[in-house]
Amino acid sequence: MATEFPASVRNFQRYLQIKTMQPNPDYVSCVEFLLAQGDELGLQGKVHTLVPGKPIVVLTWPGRNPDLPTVALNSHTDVVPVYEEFWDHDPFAATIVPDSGSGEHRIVARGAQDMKIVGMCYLEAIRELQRTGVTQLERTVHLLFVPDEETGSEDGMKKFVHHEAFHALRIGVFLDEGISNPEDAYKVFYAERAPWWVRYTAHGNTGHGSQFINHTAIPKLLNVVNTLLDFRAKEEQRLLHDVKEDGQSRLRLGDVTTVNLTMLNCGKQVNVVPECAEASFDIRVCPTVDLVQFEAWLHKLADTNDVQLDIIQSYKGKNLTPLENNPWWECIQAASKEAGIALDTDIFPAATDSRFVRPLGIPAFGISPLRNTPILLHDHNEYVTVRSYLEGIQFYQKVISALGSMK
Ligand SMILES: CSCC[C@H](NC=O)C(=O)O
Ligand SMILES: [Zn+2]
Ligand SMILES: [Zn+2]
Repeated sequence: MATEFPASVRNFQRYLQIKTMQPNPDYVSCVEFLLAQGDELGLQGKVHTLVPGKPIVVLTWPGRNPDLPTVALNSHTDVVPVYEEFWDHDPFAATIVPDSGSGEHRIVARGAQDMKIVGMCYLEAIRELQRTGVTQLERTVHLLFVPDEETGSEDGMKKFVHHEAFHALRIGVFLDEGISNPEDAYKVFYAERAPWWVRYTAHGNTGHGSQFINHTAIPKLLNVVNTLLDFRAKEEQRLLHDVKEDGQSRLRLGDVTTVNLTMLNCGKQVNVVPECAEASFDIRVCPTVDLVQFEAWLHKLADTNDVQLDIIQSYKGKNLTPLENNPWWECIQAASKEAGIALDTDIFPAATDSRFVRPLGIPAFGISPLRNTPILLHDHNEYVTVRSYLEGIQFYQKVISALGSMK
């Protein structure tokens, strides 16, 4: 007999089936779906089109006391591309399959973890609160559904935070995505590493591949590459062997800087010495690093090796929400305790939209309601279990109601 799932699961499947895949996300169907969800819940729906084709949807649940700073529940609507041939199921069918051995079921889809589960849990938590008689909270709650996070948020949150409509939301606390945790706790991210994407370009003499030609592009570039890869190796060793200031806890990914050589370009033909060579790096800088000094080091590397540096993207803001004496954080902790879910605080290894919000002085917490779950964001066969989705709805019921009730 086929297993019956609650209506909230069907709703999640519908959201996952909307193909909001980069680089051509179907935002039209997505907006239509979200506004209909808002209507069902009696939320006020607004679409802000700062850039044509890049809609920002805000669904608002007005609070009893409109003067209080509000609770913002953020999620991005886009998902990353797939290598469809490596998937066991259509990534946009949201197929439900048995989870081997556990008696659970998996919902398989691109975006299941990153991060449609989060947006959907917000909506279903509000539905559940209303069903149990909570018609209004003290504080206004805004659900933000934003585009283009996966490509750097240029036409999404990065612009929205400078827009009048964002300031009009008067946000007191901001919840955003985290990452699933293979262990038995929800990860809570209070800070993030800074994404620095850089490209080094070397030029040099060219000529026949049979000669000893000096001052060519590739050796210059290799000096830079080797220096950055040495730095990478040292950081990796620190991660593997060092401990935190307390002398005990192991370092985690967020505590070190990672460097990945992600693109190499050069050469036209095997017997022609190339005039130009390029190497691009994805660097994620630990929040305790002095970014002014770090940038100076990147430039020095270019100058001493006679190569050019292009900073494709850099981040210099203060991307950290202090947890000490933070009433929002205390409230989240109390609500999680009530839900029976342990929290594990950490520094986010990649980047989320919170990096545009924290520098404005708004406390932001990155949480995905996924524990005992492998990390499959951006991977093949991304899935969440039905059980974690339903647990997430319960978790957000507690958290939304607690944050929304703070006096
Ligand atoms: C730094 S802009 C790109 C943002 C992207 N976010 C999720 O994967 C990331 O690579 O971290
Ligand atoms: Zn994401
Ligand atoms: Zn992502």
